[in-house]
Amino acid sequence: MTRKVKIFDTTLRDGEQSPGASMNTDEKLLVARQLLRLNVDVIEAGFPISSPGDFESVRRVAELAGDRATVCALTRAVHKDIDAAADALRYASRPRIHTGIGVSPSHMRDKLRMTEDEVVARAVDCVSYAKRFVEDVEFYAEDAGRSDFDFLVRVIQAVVDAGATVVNIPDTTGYSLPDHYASRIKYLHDNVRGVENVDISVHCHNDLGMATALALAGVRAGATQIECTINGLGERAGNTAMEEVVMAIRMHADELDAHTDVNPREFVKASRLVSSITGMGVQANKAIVGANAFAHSSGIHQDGVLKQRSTYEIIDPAEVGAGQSQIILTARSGHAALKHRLVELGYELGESELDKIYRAFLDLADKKKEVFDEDLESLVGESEREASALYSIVSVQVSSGYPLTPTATVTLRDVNGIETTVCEVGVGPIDAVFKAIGQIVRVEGELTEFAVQSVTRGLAALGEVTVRVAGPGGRVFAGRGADGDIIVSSAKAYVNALNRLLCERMDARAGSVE
Ligand SMILES: CC(=O)SCCNC(=O)CCNC(=O)[C@H](O)C(C)(C)COP(=O)(O)OP(=O)(O)OC[C@H]1O[C@@H](n2cnc3c(N)ncnc32)[C@H](O)[C@@H]1OP(=O)(O)O
Ligand SMILES: CC(C)C(=O)C(=O)O
Ligand SMILES: [Mg+2]
Repeated sequence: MTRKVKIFDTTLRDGEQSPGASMNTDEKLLVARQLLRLNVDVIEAGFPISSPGDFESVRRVAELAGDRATVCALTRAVHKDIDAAADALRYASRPRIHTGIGVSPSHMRDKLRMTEDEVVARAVDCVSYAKRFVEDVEFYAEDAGRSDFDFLVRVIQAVVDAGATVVNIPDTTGYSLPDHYASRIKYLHDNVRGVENVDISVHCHNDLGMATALALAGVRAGATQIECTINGLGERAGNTAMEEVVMAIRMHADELDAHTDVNPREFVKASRLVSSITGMGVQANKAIVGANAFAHSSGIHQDGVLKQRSTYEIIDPAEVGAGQSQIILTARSGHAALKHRLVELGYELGESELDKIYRAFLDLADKKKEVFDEDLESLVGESEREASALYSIVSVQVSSGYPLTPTATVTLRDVNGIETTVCEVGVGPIDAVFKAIGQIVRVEGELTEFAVQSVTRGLAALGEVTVRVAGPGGRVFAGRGADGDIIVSSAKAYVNALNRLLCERMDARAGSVE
């Protein structure tokens, strides 16, 4: 059995410290509910001295969690902060006070204006004071990532002796390199007496984009608790993202000799909830929970994933609540992806038909970013209409505008391969196109309806035109056409309707000869 690493979530505290991410009590409760579903070990619910609202949030989260998770409140190494935390946690089943002080030369000299001896004394005092209220006291050595190794040992030894149950070694400024951070954790392991009886916690920031790597390096070096947030929210560039660190541990459990009790199936839900509450969007290429984390848009990858998902995915998206791998059809897609989607839509096409649709698909995909199912259905419909056509379009050209007279030049090819070109003017460009087509096809019929609609989203979407033409006996023939250019869609729709009318007349004549 691998060793358990506890997951300490600080979305509601460090996460909420992100500019623009503040949450009110009701919102914090919604997030806390989701953290309970994730089965985290500790929820850091806030900083009670900081405001009446945060005090109330900690109190309500503690009430909500009951004995399902430890609920933690942050303080400075200041008695009144600890009093407020103890008060907010009064009804918690599993309360923890998280207190601490800066230990780097920069924090001691420039921020606290205290000597090393004063900092050690204050650290011991705050842990001892917090112990009067709760058994579980976590001590944070702020800016430990930039502290002197031996001074850090001195502080941590002092707080372990004072009864701290957890020692948090934050890389507050995200300064460390992973191996250096790991050597710091190991140094504490090797030099602090009794440290094996407490949890060593890693709390890393992402200023150099390494918050997850730092936390994992800490775990490798013996840390038994990871502090993290949903979506990696947190001060400045954020904290270690829970979804990243938990999945990395799952994938490398044996090598890291570690596991967590978190339920990864709740990750995507948690990510969306936090993002919608805080208004902080998740970048599409974010690991595990980003919109593109399991999406493939290039042909070689799509072909691989369709043959065997694991060729390009290390995680089953269902495992993190992300549904299925997505195949996004773009101009970079190949035959395999197109065929797969067409089969899913119910079209079993032969090789040459598929080739034909693929060429039309590429033309469209070059014009728009993504080709959707509705686009594909239109492309297939278009191809089927063309296959049964008596007349097919060779070219359509229009000139229109103010003060030009709308003019259309249309070339059609008949079943014998003969091409005819006609130029016409009209009230508008579509009228001119329809008149030119009428001149070539020469069949009696009256246009009774014309409708255009966008097949999918975006300016580059296919426009689909439907027309209705009443034949001599009053029978109505519908025609459809789809193209990125609605004038071309209109021409296709009109020719389609006239082809159907012609077919019907030819069938009728054949019937009367019999
Ligand atoms: C790395 C972290 O994420 S730490 C957590 C950061 N989170 C927050 O700061 C959010 C909540 N903070 C607040 O609401 C307020 O800053 C409060 C209530 C904590 C303090 O407010 P104020 O009393 O007005 O102090 P202010 O914020 O201006 O300055 C902080 C003071 O705390 C001191 N201080 C900072 N950290 C600590 C500490 N861990 N232990 C003891 N004193 C500390 C500073 O040196 C400064 O003291 P000074 O006024 O004597 O110079
Ligand atoms: C308060 C502490 C744990 C912190 O957030 C940090 O040092 O980054
Ligand atoms: Mg922090």
